[in-house]
Amino acid sequence: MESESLTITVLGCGTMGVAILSGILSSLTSLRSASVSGTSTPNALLPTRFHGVDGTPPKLPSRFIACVKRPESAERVKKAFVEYVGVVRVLTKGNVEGATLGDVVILGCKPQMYTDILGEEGMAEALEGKLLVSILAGVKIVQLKSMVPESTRVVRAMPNTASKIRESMTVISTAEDLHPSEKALVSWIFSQIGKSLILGEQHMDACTALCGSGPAFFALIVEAMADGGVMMGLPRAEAQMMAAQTMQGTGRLVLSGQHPAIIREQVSTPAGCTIGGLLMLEDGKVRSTIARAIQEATNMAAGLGSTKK
Ligand SMILES: NC(=O)C1=CN([C@@H]2O[C@H](COP(=O)(O)OP(=O)(O)OC[C@H]3O[C@@H](n4cnc5c(N)ncnc54)[C@H](OP(=O)(O)O)[C@@H]3O)[C@@H](O)[C@H]2O)C=CC1
Ligand SMILES: O=C(O)[C@@H]1CCC=N1
Repeated sequence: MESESLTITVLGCGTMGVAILSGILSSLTSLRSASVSGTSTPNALLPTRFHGVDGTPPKLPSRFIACVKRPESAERVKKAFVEYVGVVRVLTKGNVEGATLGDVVILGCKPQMYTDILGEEGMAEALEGKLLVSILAGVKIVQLKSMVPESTRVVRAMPNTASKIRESMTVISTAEDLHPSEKALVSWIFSQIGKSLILGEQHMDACTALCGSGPAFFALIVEAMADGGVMMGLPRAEAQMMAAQTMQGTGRLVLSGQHPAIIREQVSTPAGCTIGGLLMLEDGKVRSTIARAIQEATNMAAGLGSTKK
């Protein structure tokens, strides 16, 4: 009998795999809480009534398999999902078993490892007819397709570490027409862990720099702003919170439709302090430095698909 729910397997469940699964599990827990009065039950994650309306896939995931290479990593992953015993299974050196049991397989290893994993004996059979979602930087759909059976549909996605708190920005790219239910499923997965949009694969390296690497760049800016506050006598923890919350607020203003240039002008009172700070940033070429960082990261992302280790 066909199963009522889906299994998601992550081949290479490290930082990103854990972040993505954590986000999905927390979303399912909220869905479940919303559909059942009373408290949520993590071991029975699916909402009690789920009809697959409004573009939502008819089947949701309720079982997860995390595959890693080393036993110490398996312990780390088990610890991360200690609340979800019976829902998340962790396999060490069990990629083929994981792929066999999964309906959707997320490839989450380092870009340099994908040929080893997809080339494992039995992997092609395990992936027959399945949906493979790669989050690998720089590895093109055509490279992945050359290693899997024709019946495997391949999608690329570029999320970021904020998946863990369901605040990722994910760009999805697919080279072929997926079945509408698979499209809905891929969109559902990434919209549970933040915002998502679909773009052509030619943009994926730039999206890797902006979305994938983005948290590292913004973290550096938060640190620098906090350092400035500390330099002027603020306590470190408070300075960091002020920088992070101000960054979040500004991001939300932009997402609500305000143009960044308008935000900048509204804050800059004539002869005030903001214009003084802005001119220092422009003198330091911060704008072009940041834009060039995206250019550099994009170019480096493009080279990550080479299988040289
Ligand atoms: N980090 C980020 O912010 C982002 C990363 N990405 C992409 O996501 C991918 C993963 O990155 P990240 O999570 O940081 O990397 P990690 O190194 O944290 O995770 C990689 C995982 O792959 C596992 N692995 C390695 N070899 C095998 C194998 N033969 N079989 C099964 N598992 C294996 C590792 O297990 P073990 O520890 O046991 O070796 C580890 O758990 C990369 O391709 C990267 O380009 C995309 C967006 C953002
Ligand atoms: O730095 C990297 O290569 C990966 C891809 C995007 C974020 N981290």
